[in-house]
Amino acid sequence: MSIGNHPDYKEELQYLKGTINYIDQFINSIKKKQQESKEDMKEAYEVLDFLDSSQSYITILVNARYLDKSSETINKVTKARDKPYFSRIDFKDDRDEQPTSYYIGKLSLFKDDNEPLIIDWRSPVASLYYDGRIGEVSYEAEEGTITGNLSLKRQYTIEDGELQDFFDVDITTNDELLQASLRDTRDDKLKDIVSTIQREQNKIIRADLTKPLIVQGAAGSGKTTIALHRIAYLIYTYEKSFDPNNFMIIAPNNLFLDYISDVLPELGVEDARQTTFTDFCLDLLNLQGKVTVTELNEKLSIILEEKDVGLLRWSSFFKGSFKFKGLIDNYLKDVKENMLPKEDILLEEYTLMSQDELTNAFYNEYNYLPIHKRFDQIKKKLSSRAKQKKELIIESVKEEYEKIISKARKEEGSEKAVSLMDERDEKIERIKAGAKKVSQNFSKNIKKQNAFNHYKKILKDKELLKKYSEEEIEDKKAEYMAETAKKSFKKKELESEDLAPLLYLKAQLEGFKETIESSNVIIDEAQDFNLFEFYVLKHVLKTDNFTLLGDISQGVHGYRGISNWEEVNKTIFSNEATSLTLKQSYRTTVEIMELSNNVLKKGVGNESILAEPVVRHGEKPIVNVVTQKDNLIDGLKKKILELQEQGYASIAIIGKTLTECKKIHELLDMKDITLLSGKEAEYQGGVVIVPSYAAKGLEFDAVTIVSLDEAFYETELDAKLLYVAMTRAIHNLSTFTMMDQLTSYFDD
Ligand SMILES: Nc1ncnc2c1ncn2[C@@H]1O[C@H](COP(=O)(O)OP(=O)(O)OP(=O)(O)O)[C@@H](O)[C@H]1O
Repeated sequence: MSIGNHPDYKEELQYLKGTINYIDQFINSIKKKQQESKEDMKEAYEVLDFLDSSQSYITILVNARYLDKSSETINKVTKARDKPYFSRIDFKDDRDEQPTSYYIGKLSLFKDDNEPLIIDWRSPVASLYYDGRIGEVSYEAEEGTITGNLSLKRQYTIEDGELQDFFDVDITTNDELLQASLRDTRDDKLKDIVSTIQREQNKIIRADLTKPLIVQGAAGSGKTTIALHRIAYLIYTYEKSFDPNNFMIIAPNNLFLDYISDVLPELGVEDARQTTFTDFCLDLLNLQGKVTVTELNEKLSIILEEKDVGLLRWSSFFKGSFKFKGLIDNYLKDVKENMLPKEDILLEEYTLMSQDELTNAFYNEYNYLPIHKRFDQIKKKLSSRAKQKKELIIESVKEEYEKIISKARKEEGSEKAVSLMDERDEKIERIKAGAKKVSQNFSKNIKKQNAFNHYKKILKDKELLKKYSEEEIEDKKAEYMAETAKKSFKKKELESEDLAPLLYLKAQLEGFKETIESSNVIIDEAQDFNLFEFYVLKHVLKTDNFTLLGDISQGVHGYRGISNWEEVNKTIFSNEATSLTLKQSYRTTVEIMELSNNVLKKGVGNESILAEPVVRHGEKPIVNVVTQKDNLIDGLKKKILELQEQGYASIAIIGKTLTECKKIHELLDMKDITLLSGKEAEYQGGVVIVPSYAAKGLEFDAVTIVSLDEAFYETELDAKLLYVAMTRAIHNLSTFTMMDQLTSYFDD
């Protein structure tokens, strides 16, 4: 049916026109006020005396602020003008007589009589659009649970302010907007999905802010997208209590940050902090630009390309484990013991602070502070104690001498008395001088070393590693760790796994200059983190409000990280985290998802966490097997051209490792193909060649997986890498394999 024949067509058309008219009027009225404001400012400037803080000064400030704010509003509303809303719900609150129609968009707009014209997708009642089925429903609002009847869920296609189509969603019909959005081709950046958020996703976006949340989400289930929408939702909902700067998203690398950079501004969020774990640590450690860090992908390529990597895998795992934290804790125990003075602090022979009191201050009173700061506090305490006690001590010295001087005067004559008087005066002078210096002397004797030096000391010495480890470390393992550390430190290199222990040491020893405020932390690709990293983030940021999103099936860095979420919940959050799963995959077609799931089942096992595709069919993936490299390259060239002709905006050639990708790049020798290593700061779409591990998190309209010299074997790691590579494809997947690299993954 053409929408023109729909009984509601006129009403809908009118609503849209009315909304756009209102928006235009709204913008015009702001512009008018801005003009008045500018004139007021101009007048105020004319009479402004720069030395006084007169009314004109205040007028300028107030107007400047208004101009800034109102320009922001104009920008936001102008953006919304062409597509003011995407859906409508008709809901009758049980307390009302009549249903109300709510039009849902990216921002709220109220008419002069306070009636909503558009409501924000994040407002409580909008939850019904994502969650509610037609019929009796409820939603959570500030005043409690609201119950009522949902009689209509309608979706709109509006472009350039024109109503193109609308359709009603009920139990029987498909989500047309979702299907249309999944059919689209993508360019270089992730998009917002406000109009098509699904029920299971909505639950994550709106999950309780005050509890940690762990999300296991299949490949393409929207984890990254949901993470960003959750930030937008939390900022909107807790606008009064949270500063947007308090939200931090931690993503795997800068390429990834660039890839997601459009979503938050599109959702009206400008200020949330976005960083990588490496940058976060280097900033706090004050090591930015002073060391280089071997990133996870670089280590993974060594693991894939070199043979003897058992010890490398072991040490990466060990450094990320709680056992290593235990080793550091044991070491710190000794550091504390050695730093703490073993005697009373004296002023002359008078005790200013006994050793017991010192120990008590250090281990109990100031226990909440980092070690070095505890000594600073004790120093302050000593200084004020010396000031206080100095006079008392001097008084008692005087009294003591009074007696002996008068006795000496009587028994030994005045010469002796004078010499005792001199002795007394010297002693008093020494006490005065000593009181001034006692705290400084105390500090001088405390040998403070920074965290980095301590870390180097432990890591470079295999005997120390063995001594402080809770469990026995074999000699060859300790030796391996120490020798590699020596080499790395010499070159000013750190492994990614060094960052958490270093930060932990710094937190325990020195603390940080500024208070680090982040009350809500969202970690994407969380399966690549290890327990020590989660722990240190929680410890340093002093919050439990984490949202972790990841996919164990894509855990290609599993050798250094985690293998299940239960372990994380138990160890890091004392089982207090809410665990949610996203099973449905929105990215790819049924055909691609089925083949990818088979890879996981073959290489990882039947217990693998598999993705369920939404029903969207596409071309069957094509497996090309060739015997000559030349043929492979020729075939690949043709494929790229064919895909470009088909109109795909983003195309990826994925090889197993960077070395393989470099070779493919060289042999292809085609213009406008970019080789990505994962270290780049920007991703610009088009045709790229990228190693499997660096493609993680990204997506492309078409993916071609190439095995030239390197096959994907039936091991857990290779299966996961192949799975990651395959699930990057949105519409089209093909493979090119040399006959001798062929493995059984694609056998029917
Ligand atoms: N509700 C939705 N409506 C429309 N598109 C969606 C929806 N959910 C996810 N998508 C799309 O699916 C694709 C995958 O999303 P995203 O990259 O966030 O998934 P992911 O779980 O992080 O994937 P992966 O773990 O494989 O990297 C994106 O193109 C996203 O726009």
